[in-house]
Amino acid sequence: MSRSVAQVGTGRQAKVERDVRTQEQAARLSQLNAVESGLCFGRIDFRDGAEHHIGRIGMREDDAERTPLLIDWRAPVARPFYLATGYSPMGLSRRRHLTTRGREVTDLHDEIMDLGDATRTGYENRDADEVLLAALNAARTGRMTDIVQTIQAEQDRIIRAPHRGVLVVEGGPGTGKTAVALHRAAYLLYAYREQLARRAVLIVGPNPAFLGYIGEVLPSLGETGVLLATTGELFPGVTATGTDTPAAAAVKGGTAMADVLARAVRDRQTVPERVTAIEHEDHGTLPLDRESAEDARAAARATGLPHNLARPHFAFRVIDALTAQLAERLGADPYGGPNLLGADDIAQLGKEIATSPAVHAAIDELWPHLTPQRLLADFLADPLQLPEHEQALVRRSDGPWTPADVPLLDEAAELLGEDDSAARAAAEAARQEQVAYAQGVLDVSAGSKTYEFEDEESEVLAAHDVIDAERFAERQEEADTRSAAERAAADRTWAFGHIVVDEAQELSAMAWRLLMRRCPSRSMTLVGDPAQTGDAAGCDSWQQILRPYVDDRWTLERLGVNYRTPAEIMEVAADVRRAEEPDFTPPRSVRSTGEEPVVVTVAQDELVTAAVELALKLPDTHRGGAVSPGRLAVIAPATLLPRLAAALPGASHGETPDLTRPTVLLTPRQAKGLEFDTVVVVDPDTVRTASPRGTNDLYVALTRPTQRLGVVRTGAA
Ligand SMILES: Nc1ncnc2c1ncn2[C@@H]1O[C@H](COP(=O)(O)OP(=O)(O)OP(=O)(O)O)[C@@H](O)[C@H]1O
Repeated sequence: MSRSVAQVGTGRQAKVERDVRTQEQAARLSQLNAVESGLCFGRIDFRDGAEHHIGRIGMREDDAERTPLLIDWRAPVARPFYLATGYSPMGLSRRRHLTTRGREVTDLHDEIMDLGDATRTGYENRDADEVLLAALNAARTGRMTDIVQTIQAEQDRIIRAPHRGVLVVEGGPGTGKTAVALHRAAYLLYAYREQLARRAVLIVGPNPAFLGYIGEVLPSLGETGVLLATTGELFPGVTATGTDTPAAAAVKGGTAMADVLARAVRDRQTVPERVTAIEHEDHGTLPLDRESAEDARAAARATGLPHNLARPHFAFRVIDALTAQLAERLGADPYGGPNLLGADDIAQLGKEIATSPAVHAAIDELWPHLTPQRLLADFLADPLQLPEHEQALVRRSDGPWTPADVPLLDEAAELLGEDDSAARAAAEAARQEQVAYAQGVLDVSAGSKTYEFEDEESEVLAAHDVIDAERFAERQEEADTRSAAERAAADRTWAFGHIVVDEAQELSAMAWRLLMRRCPSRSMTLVGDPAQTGDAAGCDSWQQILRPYVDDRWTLERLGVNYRTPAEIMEVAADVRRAEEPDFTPPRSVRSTGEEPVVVTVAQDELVTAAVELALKLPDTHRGGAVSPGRLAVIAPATLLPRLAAALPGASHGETPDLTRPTVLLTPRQAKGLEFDTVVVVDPDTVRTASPRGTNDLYVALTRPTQRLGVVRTGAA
């Protein structure tokens, strides 16, 4: 049956269909462009003769049977590509890794899985480890790449874990936590597309530079329905460009802030000391006494509504009290009889009070309408609700918002609530209009039935058979040109289908409250390493983070192999931790390069010169196997960065450094989550002693290289 509803559509209906089709095709085109590099990277041959090519996305032949051409790596049938071993071949006779450049195959690696199979291709006797090692040794580009060709079995299990509930992935530096988290997001979007495409997936990272670093992985896997953000970016309309001292951030991030802000809101619900005199435009002075105001406040609070939504309750009570009082005065019978005013007169008085600007001003004074920004700015200017020793740490009367303010704004928004009745009425009107339009489209579809589908036996279902106007309107809403991720970014109350948090150990208790609000389903993947916690407001244990939200209903998975840092470097890094924790065992490095880290000891005033010298020399030692020197990072305490920047003019540095440049200057905190072929760590002793979690910062800095490490330290003069 080649006829379709589209052929008889009206202009309007045809336009809807054309728009939808255009959008689908544009999305498909950009997906195809994004996955082109390394599109097909493997092949699995089964003993029964079946053969599948594995790729970044699934593709089918353009024939009548839609014969599969390329199997999506996430499909169940592709799993043996990642899990089969000689011991447990999962039905495979051969596994092939293909390496490509553009559209050209540049290398093949065949692994024989069935020793009884005598067929040979000439590409055997090499195994998957060789492909893995080539990937690990490749020069870095300043952008994370996907690992879809070489996902290891322990990683595969985590990537494909069911999407419900909270999954915590813990592992030392370089164990692939970020890589696994991103591939898991791609997997979930594939396996639960219906649920997740509508609700979008949120990926939270520690800073914008890190998000830039990981930003190309998901598109290269064909997935774009994802929002990448720091917690500082999750309050629409606010750009947090300020910075806090670590001590201020720790106060702002602490659990106690939820109560502190709740108290700050209550403190804005006031009553007059004794009595407040309202000068009514027509009726003279209306005294509002403390007791009436207290009654109104108690009634408004008893509603349990957020501040701004409870405000009308307060206002009505006050207006009632003033009306009763005025009626008493105006209608009093001079001879002591009952009040002379009738119900209509009293209603009229009530109206005059309710519309009086003076009354409104008085209500506003006692119970002001507040925005989150107003409340927080007022609180920070005079943080009376905090213990005295903390007040000075956070006090601020102007300046830009900081990332630590954002969870507080979110908390304030919850406490205040938004009187969005006008916005909701407008949205409902728009929805009704869409339903009416959708009904029109469906009527056309139904009308066409008489001559289109005269064959009563036809199994073709037209739109009107399967969908009603309400749902059709919803579909059209989905065809809103913005993606779910874009809509989510603009909506503070959006509930994401899944949230992935990278470097999860860094988030403060208040940031967790914000994230949990964005994920009522608690479908989350949290990855991190408490041994790398740098932020003073960061958490020490998963238990502590999660108990308030899911109690002990969460699953922990551990990754134990370090794919980034060679064994020689890991030993040096582990020693730093052992100074505090003698039993510390680092993750096992998957490779060693035979290259020991270079440690230079100089006098304090020679630190910069020695660091620059090492930075210029070290990348040229190529023994690690990288064909080009790749990327270099000089990681130093913030105080040394200006001098280092002056001595290394080509280096990128600052708030959001360009990681694709050959040389980058970073503080240890900025280096979190990143990696470079060569790293020079300057003045480790200062890094270690600069903050309470300085050892963690130094550990992070030392575990960033994929090939070479240099350390420039001060020695006794
Ligand atoms: N299966 C794999 N195949 C190829 N490369 C891998 C694999 N697993 C991890 N890697 C590489 O190892 C490096 C470290 O991975 P990743 O950054 O995800 O580790 P991490 O655990 O998040 O580290 P950290 O905690 O130090 O930030 C990356 O270059 C990543 O691509």
